[in-house]
Amino acid sequence: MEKSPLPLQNTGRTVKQICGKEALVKLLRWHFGHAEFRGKQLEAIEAVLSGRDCFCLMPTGGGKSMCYQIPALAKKDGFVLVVCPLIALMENQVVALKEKGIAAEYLSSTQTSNVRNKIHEDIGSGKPSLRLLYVTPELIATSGFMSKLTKIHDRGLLNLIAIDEAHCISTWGHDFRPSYSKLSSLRSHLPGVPILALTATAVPKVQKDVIESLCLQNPLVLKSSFNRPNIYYEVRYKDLLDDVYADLSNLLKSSGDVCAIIYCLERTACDDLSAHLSKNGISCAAYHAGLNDKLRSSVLENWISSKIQVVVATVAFGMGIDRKDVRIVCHFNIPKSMEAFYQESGRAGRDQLLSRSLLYYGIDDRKRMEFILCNAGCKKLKTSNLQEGLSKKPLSDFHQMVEYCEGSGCRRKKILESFGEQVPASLCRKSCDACKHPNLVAKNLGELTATCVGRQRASSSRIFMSSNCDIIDEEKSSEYWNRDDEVSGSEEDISGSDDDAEVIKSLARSKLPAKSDLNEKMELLQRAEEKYYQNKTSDKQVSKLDKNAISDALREASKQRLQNALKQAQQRLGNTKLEEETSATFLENECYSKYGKTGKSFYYSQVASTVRWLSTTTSTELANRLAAITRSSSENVSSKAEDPTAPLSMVDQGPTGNITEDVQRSVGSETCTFASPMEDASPTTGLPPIPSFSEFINSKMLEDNPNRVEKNLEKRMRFQ
Ligand SMILES: Nc1ncnc2c1ncn2[C@@H]1O[C@H](COP(=O)(O)OP(=O)(O)OP(=O)(O)O)[C@@H](O)[C@H]1O
Ligand SMILES: [Mg+2]
Repeated sequence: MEKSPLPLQNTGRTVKQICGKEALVKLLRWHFGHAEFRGKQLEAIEAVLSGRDCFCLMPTGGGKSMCYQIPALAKKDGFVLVVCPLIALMENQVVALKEKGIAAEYLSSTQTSNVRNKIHEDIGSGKPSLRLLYVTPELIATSGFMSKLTKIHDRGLLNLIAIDEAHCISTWGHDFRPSYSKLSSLRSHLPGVPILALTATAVPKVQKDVIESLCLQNPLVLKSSFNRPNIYYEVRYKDLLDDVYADLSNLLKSSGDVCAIIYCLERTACDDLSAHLSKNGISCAAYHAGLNDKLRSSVLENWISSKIQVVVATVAFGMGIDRKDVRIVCHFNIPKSMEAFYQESGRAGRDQLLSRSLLYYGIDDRKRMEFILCNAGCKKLKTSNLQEGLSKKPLSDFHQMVEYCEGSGCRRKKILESFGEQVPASLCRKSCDACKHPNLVAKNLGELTATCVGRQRASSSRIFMSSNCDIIDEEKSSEYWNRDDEVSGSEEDISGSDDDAEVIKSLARSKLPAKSDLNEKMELLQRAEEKYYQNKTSDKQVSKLDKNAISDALREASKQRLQNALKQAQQRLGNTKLEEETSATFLENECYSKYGKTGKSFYYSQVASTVRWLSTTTSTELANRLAAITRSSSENVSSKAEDPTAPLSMVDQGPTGNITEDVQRSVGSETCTFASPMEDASPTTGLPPIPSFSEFINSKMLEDNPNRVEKNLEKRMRFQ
């Protein structure tokens, strides 16, 4: 519904009159229903309306959008261009503005060409009706769009360029997006148009980077305090809790049916935790990049409309999500930096009401994150000519986060100091655990140190903060091991972006007919696979295979993981009594005998799936599955339970529904008559071997085209 324009937009007014405080407040009340401007909003608005560049640093939920939305309404002709990193973010804002009767649109590849053409027509018309146009940084980089903008600018119709989430332009920021670096050309192409850079997370280095990269001229720099007085900060120590899942369940239950976001590092952890919480009667769902688009949208919709209250998500969830009544943001794993933590925890209490940030800190989590960041840093250093300082930055940023957890001082003060704000401890007013319960926090930290020292002695691995990649022992330090796919999975989640989605969607829309596209991809994969076999005997390949081998330490860690899961299952089920260690050994043997020879990835996946199954299984299912222990010990007195390659046929495998089983189902159901590369590696396993990609494709095509399959087989024979 189009709202009638305010009388102040009549022609003949001077810029001064339009910028007057009274008139701007009127706009705020008329269009948005807010009584007054908040913080530095008015200063930012007045600056850009007078034609000055502005760098605006405001906390999450501080109301940055208003700083460009009001100027868009204050000028009679022309529009404001807003650059946004995420399509979802643009969509949300445009929908909200349209609901208020404000003419706003966004341009993205997700729209139909019809819609896009209409927008292009409007902005090229000489008298655009649009007030705000949201675009992606990728679109700005295209010469076609830039020349269109130049024409609009020549007619004096481009009033302001707003760069939202401007920290994405800086490689020093926690959320660097390469596409943002293309925005540097805006100033030279569109001289004289004021630029407004907005961010919630800018450490001084990032701020300097943003100002320089965008070529801001004598900008008005506005900084609001990062303090979020309505958020209570707390850290709980996983290593001191009997059951972290139960602790979180109890907290959610005792808080009532409140809206919450729980962040986990990995997708499997989201699934596990969500299943567990659901079982405990908590209305929740998992959200991560591993779910299909449809499922993700429905989780998001259900959460926004309060059909579900708790989302268990990777960091892919959040930017631009404007649910104001989030009462709890919980980090189930330590985040990668204070900036990330601040932004994620800042999603609580956007309505300014009392809310809570809770972080579960665990020593294993810390080591895992150190490993990920270290690995990513080393990889970047190898593959690019990045300065060494920059490659180590993620690790030093992370250690600020460790200090937040391992220190006994005021949490709020630590957050603010990390952004360069010096504040007295009294500012907190007992709204963090360290200020409210100093003795308890000190006691917990003492116990944590003692636990760590004990574990250090036991494993003779280093426990406390480290800044050196070399000390992270991939396999001994935690259950996180060097799986390339897992590392990259985590990284992807850490910087989840719609940039990738854009590329994928444009690929999907490519003119190539679907079928020939698929054939082409299959050919490509087959060629890649053939190359793999060609190189199979080279030293490089051998060492790669070694790297994929499953060590004793890894198996031990898996057993431990299963034992913990069994312990939790026992607690959950109450009446079930089982011998945890024997059962864990049995379940681990099961995973190993099934996938031990095929490498870490499959093995790990099987362990993870068993853990997931344990978190939801019933007493009867558990008893049935473990009954095989008794069977196997009576059938095969001593050797088989110890034998990692023992056939699986004796075990009831129970429901798993994991990736490996999906692969097994899709490929293993075919009658495999080819010589599998796995076959010779696992002669004693009773399972059908997992065929290679080519084998699978060829078996699928066997009926259609037997000649082609023979040809492929011939090729394969040449390489073996
Ligand atoms: N002057 C105001 N008075 C009251 N509420 C306001 C005011 N300005 C903005 N808000 C409200 O504050 C909420 C947060 O605003 P906005 O989304 O612009 O914040 P943000 O600073 O962009 O946050 P983020 O960093 O999370 O993107 C919105 O619901 C908005 O309507
Ligand atoms: Mg915003």
